[in-house]
Amino acid sequence: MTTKTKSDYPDNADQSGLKRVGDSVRERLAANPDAYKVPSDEVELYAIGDFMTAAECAKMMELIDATAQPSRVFDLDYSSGYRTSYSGDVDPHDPFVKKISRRIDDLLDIDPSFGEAIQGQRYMPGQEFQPHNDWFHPGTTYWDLEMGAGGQRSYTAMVFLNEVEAGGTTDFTDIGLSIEPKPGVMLAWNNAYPDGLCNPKTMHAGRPVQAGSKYIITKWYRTKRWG
Ligand SMILES: O=C(O)CCC(=O)C(=O)O
Ligand SMILES: [Fe+2]
Repeated sequence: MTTKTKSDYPDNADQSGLKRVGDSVRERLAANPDAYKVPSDEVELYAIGDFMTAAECAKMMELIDATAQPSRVFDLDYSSGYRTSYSGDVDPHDPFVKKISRRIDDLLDIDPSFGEAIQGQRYMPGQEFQPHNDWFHPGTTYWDLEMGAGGQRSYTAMVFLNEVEAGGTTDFTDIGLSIEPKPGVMLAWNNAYPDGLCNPKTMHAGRPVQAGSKYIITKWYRTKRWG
């Protein structure tokens, strides 16, 4: 795979919106002593410990289990082996889900309307999410649709809900960073460079779970009102 350079991403990738969100989150997290900036010159990535309590993690895992449907095996992502975890939206109207969702909005201080619905994911042994970028790629079939429905993905917030017996790390494959799941820990990263161009170095993967299971929630933010 060839690494794209900044010039491959013109302003139609939502540069000004991405810069705006990136600037504001940077300022917000710099003022938060609980936000640890993971050292990297390439990716703006933060870890926030104790973002959810053990009880909240347990409750969220129950909700993820409750939405898991075996029919997911027919998903395109699943059958291609690219993303073999179960994934699905937890009920956005559930008061508990709303509470967690607002807590993420508040921590990052991104306009709540920019946030997509929280997604739950569950990986069983052998399941993984292969290396990808969270942003939408220009030239794809979904590009026009997504650009008209909230714009590019700016920030990703992801929370580990449990301890994984073996495997299941989140690896930033281009910058050689491997993060072990720790319950209640949130990772948040800017999918763009500070200047607002999509950042290919944010390439990441959910590595195969080898033993036990792995539960996470993910919330992606756009550059304007989502939906
Ligand atoms: O499971 C992981 O560690 C990565 C998940 C992920 O990349 C995503 O939800 O976008
Ligand atoms: Fe991702």
